[in-house]
Amino acid sequence: MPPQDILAAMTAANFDPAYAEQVVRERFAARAAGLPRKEREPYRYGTPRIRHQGNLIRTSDRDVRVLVRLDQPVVAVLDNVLSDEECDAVISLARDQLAPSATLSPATGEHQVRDTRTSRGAFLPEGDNSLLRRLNRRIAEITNTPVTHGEALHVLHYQVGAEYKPHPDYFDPTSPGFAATLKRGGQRTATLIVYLNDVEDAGDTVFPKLGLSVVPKKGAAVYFEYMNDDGQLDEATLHGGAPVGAGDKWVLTKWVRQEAFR
Ligand SMILES: O=C(O)CCC(=O)C(=O)O
Ligand SMILES: [Fe+2]
Repeated sequence: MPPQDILAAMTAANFDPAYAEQVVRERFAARAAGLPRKEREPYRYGTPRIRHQGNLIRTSDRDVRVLVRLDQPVVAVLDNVLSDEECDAVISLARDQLAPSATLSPATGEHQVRDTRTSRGAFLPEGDNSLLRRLNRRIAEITNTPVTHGEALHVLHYQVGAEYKPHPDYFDPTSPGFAATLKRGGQRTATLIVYLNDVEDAGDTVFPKLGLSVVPKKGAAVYFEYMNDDGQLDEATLHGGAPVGAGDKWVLTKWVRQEAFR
């Protein structure tokens, strides 16, 4: 039975559409096996790309502090990434532009609003905004990647109860729906999530395969990388934004691509 028919049958049988899609994707990803062998082997960890000297990452305009380092998978918790004023300014820039967050359908590539992601969000193209230009440069220096490889900064706002269920940030190369975005600069290789406010309760960034939970702190960030030089993708970086318990949560995300993002 082709994937589309299975999906339709499951949806007709009242399965949650996101769940149905996930099952079908996993089932067919295994069979697709169009991937070169080395990409199917266990992930090989090299030297983390993130650039630090001792406990600091020195960027051209700010010293960022490394609080936590994990090597396998590569995860780092950083502090002092943005100043309080910069956090507030980014929130003001995004506040009027927020729209319900969408995810890309792995089957069709369409944008879908689903209960797996209940935040509101906005991309912030740099244009001639000097704050965004400064932040893009700083983040490129932290992630040790060319500034052109970064997607536009993305702000997310979660109200009480809102969440982003665990997901990888890379695009499964065997899913037909991701082919178009993969043409725009190749695969995603790393993510930096900056917390723009202190959350009153919960709203952690969770890594279910690691039992790791990063508590939001204004100006701090979590970095993780999931593609190596062989093009392997690290499933251990599965992560999500846990439901906010009280207050609200603002984050600024930078997704870094393999090549220049267009
Ligand atoms: O809100 C969070 O803690 C996670 C956000 C996230 O996973 C993303 O922006 O890709
Ligand atoms: Fe994510």
